[in-house]
Amino acid sequence: MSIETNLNTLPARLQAIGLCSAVVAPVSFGIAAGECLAVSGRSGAGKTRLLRLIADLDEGGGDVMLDGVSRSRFPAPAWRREVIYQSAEPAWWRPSVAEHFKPEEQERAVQLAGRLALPADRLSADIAQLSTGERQRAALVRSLARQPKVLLLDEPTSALDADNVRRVEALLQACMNDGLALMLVTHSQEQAARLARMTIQVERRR
Ligand SMILES: Nc1ncnc2c1ncn2[C@@H]1O[C@H](COP(=O)(O)OP(=O)(O)OP(=O)(O)O)[C@@H](O)[C@H]1O
Repeated sequence: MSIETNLNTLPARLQAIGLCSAVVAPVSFGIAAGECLAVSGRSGAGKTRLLRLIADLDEGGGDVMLDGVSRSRFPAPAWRREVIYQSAEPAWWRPSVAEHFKPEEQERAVQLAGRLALPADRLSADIAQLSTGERQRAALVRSLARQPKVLLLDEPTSALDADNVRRVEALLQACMNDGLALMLVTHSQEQAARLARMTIQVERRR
């Protein structure tokens, strides 16, 4: 994995310093509020493992900080509330999408769904009855409804047609304009160029 640092003058919302694991070679970078860092690399290189490491879902070394505060100073649930990881194949643990929202998230979720052309009835339908692309958009609604400071997205548009890719990218850009820091694993160089100012190239640890 190449090591890159953010040359911006903006303070980093998310900062990784020598973050590493058995699979992920040491990496350092910073992402400011409102910025997107794209993550590219071959299949199996360790992109998902890097996001999981940041989200505190895998064990490793080094440090990662949110607004200058080390992750070690956060209780794990507090860190995962601010730094949300969305898997390429998101898990669901209740029958419908709507049941995953807290009462205070419901209204925002319906608004977010509308921006992704996901009708309200899709949110209350049985998840097994949603298409793969509907589930993928619903997962993004679930992540954004929680209003994280940092969103770690693993191939969020892999199942979407061009119109829905455009909707997702427009929504992510709007959230970044509101201060979201985004880390985006994508195999699409075009998507990386549209959303991100920086890219890190992940290579498998030897
Ligand atoms: N739980 C695990 N423990 C140890 N190694 C794992 C684990 N899960 C995956 N790996 C290995 O770590 C390497 C990196 O996997 P990872 O899923 O991060 O790749 P990736 O870059 O996201 O690939 P893709 O683009 O195919 O999704 C792979 O060789 C994989 O087999």
